Amino acid sequence: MSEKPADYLATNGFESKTPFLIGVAGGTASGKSTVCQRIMEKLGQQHKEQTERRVVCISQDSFYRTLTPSERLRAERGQFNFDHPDAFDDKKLLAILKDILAGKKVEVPEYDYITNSISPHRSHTIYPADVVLIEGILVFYFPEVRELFHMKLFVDTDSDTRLARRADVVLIEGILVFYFPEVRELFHMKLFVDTDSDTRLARRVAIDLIVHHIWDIMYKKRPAAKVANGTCNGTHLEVDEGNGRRMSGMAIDLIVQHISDYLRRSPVEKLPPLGMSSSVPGSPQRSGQSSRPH
Ligand SMILES: Nc1ncnc2c1ncn2[C@@H]1O[C@H](COP(=O)(O)OP(=O)(O)O)[C@@H](O)[C@H]1O
Ligand SMILES: Nc1ccn([C@@H]2O[C@H](COP(=O)(O)O)[C@@H](O)[C@H]2O)c(=O)n1
Repeated sequence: MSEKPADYLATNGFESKTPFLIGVAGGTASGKSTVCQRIMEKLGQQHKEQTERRVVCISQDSFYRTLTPSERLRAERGQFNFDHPDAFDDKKLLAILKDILAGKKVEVPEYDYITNSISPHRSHTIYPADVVLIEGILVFYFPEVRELFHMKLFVDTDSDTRLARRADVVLIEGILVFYFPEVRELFHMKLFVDTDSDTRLARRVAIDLIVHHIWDIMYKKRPAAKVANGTCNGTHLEVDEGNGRRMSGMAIDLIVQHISDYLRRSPVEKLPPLGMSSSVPGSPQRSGQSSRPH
């Protein structure tokens, strides 16, 4: 991890590389950013300087669009739907992802949740990296964006758990007004992301790996590997991180292993489909090709 490949240095670290793009979707408060954070930590990237990072993470929240004055008024009354694709600037997201894939340094907008607008003066610089994680509730909704991902992950957490998590951080009155009619209804109607029927979702957008809330993982074209005692193939799946936080350790480890394999290889060499990595003990094999058509 600490040594950069020779061709990385030969190209001054950045130009002419195509980073490996990983999408991480899931409902609000499903644990997307936590999963990404854990991946970054396990790869030793968290405390590196921005310019030194080989793995970076971007949130789709940065691509909410600035509301019009009338939309802003509706938002203030809790009547604007931030869980609808129209709430996002998908063109901007697509353009930035294409620039990232072209190996360019990009400026990711800074979104202000108070004014519901993109800050005109502030942005985050994302330097070219080998692996880029993009997490958000609708990262797989827009077809042109979806097609760009080399790997698609879905963090699956039931809506009641997610509601409880959001209730922790948002005013209870606000969340009842806001969450129930919009977020919960949309999830239950299975319009955009489908947490209650992950098999169908996996088939529809070709998800590579579903990180289940607590113990199990599921592969595309493979039934959920539910295990009553939290173990599977001798590998401990469940990680209790304290404060009642538990997540699928094996799923995270599998992703981390896959990324590590990628970082060790030449940037031009293609990865095998997720789950085919030789160094993960007991990792289930997946039939079919990688979801990306190349
Ligand atoms: N596996 C977990 N178990 C318990 N709490 C969790 C877990 N994953 C995330 N959380 C908590 O849930 C809240 C939402 O998590 P977060 O990662 O921000 O979700 P998202 O990015 O999907 O909105 C946070 O307070 C986080 O600490
Ligand atoms: N101004 C806004 C914009 C978005 N939201 C909510 O944030 C959720 C998405 O963020 P996650 O970190 O949970 O993925 C989404 O469900 C929106 O409802 C908001 O409250 N205000």
